[in-house]
Parts: sequence; structure tokens; C-alpha cells
Amino acid sequence: MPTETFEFQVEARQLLQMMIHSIYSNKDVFLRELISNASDALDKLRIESLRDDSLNAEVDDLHIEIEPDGEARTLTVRDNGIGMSRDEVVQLIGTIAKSGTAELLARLKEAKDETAAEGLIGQFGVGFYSSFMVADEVSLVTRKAGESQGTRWSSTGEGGYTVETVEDAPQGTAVTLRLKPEDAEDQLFDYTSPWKVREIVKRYSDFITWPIRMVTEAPKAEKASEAEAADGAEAADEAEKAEQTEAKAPEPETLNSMKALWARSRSEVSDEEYHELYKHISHDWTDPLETIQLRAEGTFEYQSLLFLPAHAPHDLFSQANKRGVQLYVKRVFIMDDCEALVPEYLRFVKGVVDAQDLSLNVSREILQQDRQIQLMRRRLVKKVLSTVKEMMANREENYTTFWREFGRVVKEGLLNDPDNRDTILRICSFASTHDKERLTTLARYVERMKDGQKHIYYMTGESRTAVENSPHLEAFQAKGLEVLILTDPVDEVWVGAVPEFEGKQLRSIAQGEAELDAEEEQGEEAKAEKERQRAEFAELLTWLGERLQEEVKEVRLTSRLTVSPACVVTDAGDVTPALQNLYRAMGQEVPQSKRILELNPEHGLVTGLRKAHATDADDPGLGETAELLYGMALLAEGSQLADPARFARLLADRLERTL
Ligand SMILES: Nc1ncnc2c1ncn2[C@@H]1O[C@H](COP(=O)(O)OP(=O)(O)OP(=O)(O)O)[C@@H](O)[C@H]1O
Repeated sequence: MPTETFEFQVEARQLLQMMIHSIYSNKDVFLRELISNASDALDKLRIESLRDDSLNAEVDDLHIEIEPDGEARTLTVRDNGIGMSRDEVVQLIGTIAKSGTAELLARLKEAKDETAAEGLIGQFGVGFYSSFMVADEVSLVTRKAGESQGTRWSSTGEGGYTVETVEDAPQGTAVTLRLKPEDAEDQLFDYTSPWKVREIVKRYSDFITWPIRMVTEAPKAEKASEAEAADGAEAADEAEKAEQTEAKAPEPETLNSMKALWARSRSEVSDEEYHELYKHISHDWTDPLETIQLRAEGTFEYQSLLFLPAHAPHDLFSQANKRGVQLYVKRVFIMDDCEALVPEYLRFVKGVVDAQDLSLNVSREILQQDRQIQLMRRRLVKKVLSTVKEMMANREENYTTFWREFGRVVKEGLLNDPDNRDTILRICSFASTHDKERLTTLARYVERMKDGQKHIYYMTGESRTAVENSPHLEAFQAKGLEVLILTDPVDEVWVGAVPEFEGKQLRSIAQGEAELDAEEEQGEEAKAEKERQRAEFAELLTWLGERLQEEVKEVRLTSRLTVSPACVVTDAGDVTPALQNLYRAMGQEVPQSKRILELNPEHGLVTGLRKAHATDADDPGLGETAELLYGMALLAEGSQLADPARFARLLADRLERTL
């Protein structure tokens, strides 16, 4: 096939532009990214060769090789791993399949300063493209294991790239960078210096489980002195000289220790080393929030290093089934995204589990059923939850970050992990009417509960403002009763599954009867007043119930309102409208249940309507007032009207008459 020229996909081009004009100050990380990709390619080849006996691949000496060339000013990173087919090269290197790329680019454009832009790039990670921070041309020669033809890809990062077929490529991938001129001020170092390469590998990639070798030219000075010595001995012929030099060519040097960090005790490993392992596993460029180490000895031995990231990935919700924990068996990488090791609600946890007593070709299905794995998973979950609890107590700032980033996912555990429900409830934080800014835990809510208050009150809604403005909150506010403000979609669901906390039931203030009065000791007088109101409004309520029977299942008086004339509530046990929408969005139909209209017997509109109804029950205007009253109650809670045009017309008529 002749050389073909391709254009980069739009997003890829934009990202490349940023790399070329280097918005990331620490340029050394390009080598970490290339080594990380090479290491993944070696892992993939090893797994593939285990799975497929007929794969015609070389697997005897899997390694990574770095070759700096000072004269040509190039740096090559080579692996003899899985390689890529021609199509894969175009697919994987020419486009960015990562979800969130467009969003990231938009935010990068908005980013005010370099630090902000760096933060964003760091969260996203740009892998292979980071080579363009240090190189003005990058070429890649690759041959997929088992295939005979190779592919050469080359680009300056501007515009497009070329792809051609090559016949004699070795298995695996070699990436060659034509380096930009050194510019120490811009943190662009001499990456052909073996010293610099050694330093970067040690810092970022020491734990990589494959040997990273460096092949260097024999130092010039050494060659010169060899030549001098040879000159002195005139009898020595040219061939011998050449042989001597060749014999002295340095052995490739292995740069990394390959020590599995999870197998070493915490005191031997620096935080920096842990963080680099995290970055390799997660493809994140920022340090993790927490490192969790766990080991078990005895019949089922394993070691584990888990990390809590400092920020949520862009696809936290679009990839619900992916998990971030890798499985190793006796130091050998077995699989990514091991769903048997962590539940879905902890899918953001990254790390490694290295088990000693599993077979190297263990499958996902076997893992799911293995009792030992299940025990291990239980322990990992407990350890992660207890770490969060400990953060909450001792490192509040970290906990706050954690909760902001992952709280919405952790709350899924309230539904899906009943065994750990109590622990999860204890690490949850919620917005509350108690404090505009700070979140509260349930334990603190309970401490603040008023004497005689029996329940933990909450209200779900789209936003804090929507909840704060909803009529349901009025009397709770007036009486100083604290209400939790739950605005995540998952909140609609878990509240139904969690009956209580420390013996206190959770109650929605928009569902069922308002029990405000039950919370306070009611005097005889108040009771008598209630009775009187009930009798007084009985006829109006019956009439309204009939008039609005298509819309509501009941009309009743309430004590939950202080300012508004009316509100609608969901009956205890019925599905709330928000939950109905949620089910519908998931493609599940739920029967529509009618709600209840509640009236404030102290409000002028309601007392006025009662009087008007008592005077002339047949007045045709009364029905319209009833409709308006119900419509207003819906609007006040942020709901939609069934017939907004009719509502607007009725209202306009009324307003006109007041002028
Ligand atoms: N040395 C290599 N051998 C085989 N495939 C490779 C190699 N380098 C890159 N690839 C392929 O190209 C893809 C894109 O690489 P790139 O570094 O851009 O992103 P990534 O590693 O998937 O993610 P990240 O950007 O977070 O590092 C990889 O997922 C891999 O499939």
C-alpha cells in the first residue's frame, strides 16, 4: 500500500495544538506516558499469548528499550509487545475516543491562566500526544504480534499524519521522537542525555514490571582513548581495532527495579512512588487523594494497593460497569477493570490486587463465583469505607474533596449494598437548611434534633433553590426544624430503601401528612381549634375533591404552610413524580399515581374561597378559582402544568377584573 495521508480528527488536532505550544510545564512526563503505553502493550501480548496458543508471537524476552541518540537528536522508545495493525494505528493514534474530550477542550479554552489549563490537562491525561511537547516530529513503527506486515506512522502534529506499510518491522512498537532544541527555561531538557533518561525512569516508572533497558553509544572519550592505545601498538591491525571497540560496547542497562510496590512495606516506599503507580494505572496526571494498603496472609494470600483519586473522571456515569482495579497473580498482570473485586458504587477506586493462589488464566466468570474472591472483595470494600470514615475524622479537607467528587456514586451503595448500609450512611454528607454552605452528616443532624423531634426530615428536588422555595418547607422553616436538601438523582431512589438512622426514621416533607404537630406537644386548645377548622372547611373540601377529581386523589387541610395558600404532596407509599421520571428515563413504566392537594386554612385566598362557596355554591367562578389554586401549587414546587395556556388565560381574566 502506498503512503497515505490522513487528517487528525478535530478534537485530536486541537489537543495536539495545545501540546505543541506546550501548556504543560512538566514536560518530562512524556516519557512516562510512552513507557506506560509500552508496558500495557507487553501486558496485552502476554495475556493474549496465554489465551491463544496459536498466536505466532515472540514472548521470550519481553521488554522496553530506550535509545537516546545525541547526534541525531532523537529518542526512541521501543517495546516488543502486542503492536498495532494499520487500522488500529489510524483508529487509536489519529482520534481521541475518550468521552469528555469536547467538554475538556471547551473548558481549556475558557481556562484563564496556565495553572488552570494544566490542571485540566492533568485530569484528562493526553498519553501519546504528550510527545509533541518535546518533539517536532514523531514517528512510530509497529507490527502487530502474529501479523507479517508492519506500519509506519509519522506526523509533525500539525494538520495530518502519514501512514505506510513496512515489510521488515520487528514485532511491537517503536516510537521515535525528533526532539525540539533544548530550552531549560521552558523545562525542555536534553532528553538524549542518558543521565536525564535514567532520572525520569527512576522517578516515574521504577515499578513497571517489565525491564526498561537503555542502549547508549559508548561514550566518545572512551572511544578516543581506545583508538590512541591502538595507535601506539602499531602491529594491531584495523580489524582488531574494530573488534576491540565492539567488545567494549556497553551492555544495555536496566533502569528500573521492577519491584512491585504493593509487595513492599509502606515504610520502604515513598508517597511519590505510590503516586506514580497510581498515575500508570489510572492514566491520571494528578496525585491521588489517598493510598490504601491491604494484605492478607494465610490460606488465601493477597496484597493490594488501592487509591482514591482526587477528582472524578469525565465518564463516571457513562461507564457504569467499568471498575478501576487491576488483578495480578503472583506479580503478573492478569486483567484491567476487574469487576469481581469492587462493587459498582466504588467504581472510581483505582489500584492493584495481587493474589498468590489463583491460576494465571483465571476468567472473569470464575472470579465472580470464587468464594475467596468474594471474601476478599468484602474486605476491600470495608477497608475503602473505613478509610473514608477515617478521612472524615482526621483529614476533613480530603474528605470534602472526596465527597464532592464521588458522593453521588457512593450513595448508590445505600441501595445496592445493604450489608454496609450503616457504614455508608455514616460517611455521607448532605446539604441542609441548617447551613447554607457546609454539608452535614446524619450524626450531626441527629445531635441537633429538637427535643421531641422524632424524624430526620428531608426534601428531594432539582436544586437547592427549588427546595428552599418550595411551599413544603415553610412551616419547617418557621418552626426551626432542620431539613436535609437532597438534589442528586440517586437521592430520589435511596431514600426509599433506607428506613432509618440511629433509630430515627427518614421522612420526606413532601410526602404523607405533615406531622409537625405531632412533633410538638399539642395543647387542648390547639386540638379544639383544629377540630373547629375541620368542621368549618368540610363542605369546601368535599366540593374541591369532586371538582378536581381528575387531578388529585384528595383535598385536605395542612399545617405545613405558613405563607402559601396550597401545595401538592405525594401520598405516603406512592411514587414521587421525580422518581417516576427517573424510572421513565430508564425505560420502565410506572403507574401514575394522583397526588394530594393541601390547603392552608389561615390563608386569605382559602378562607375567602370557603366563604364564597358557603354563600353561593353554584357560582361558576368558583371552579376556576379551584383550578388556579391547584395550578399555583404545582408551579410553586417547580412542577409543570398540564394545560399552561388555559391557566394563563384564567389568570389574565382575573387580573383584568382587578384593574
Ligand atoms: N506502544 C504501544 N503498543 C501498542 N499499542 C499502543 C502503544 N501506544 C499506544 N497504543 C495504543 O494507542 C492507544 C492510545 O494511546 P494514548 O497514549 O493516546 O492513550 P491511552 O494510553 O489509551 O490513554 P491515556 O491518554 O490516558 O494515556 C492506546 O490505548 C493503545 O491501544
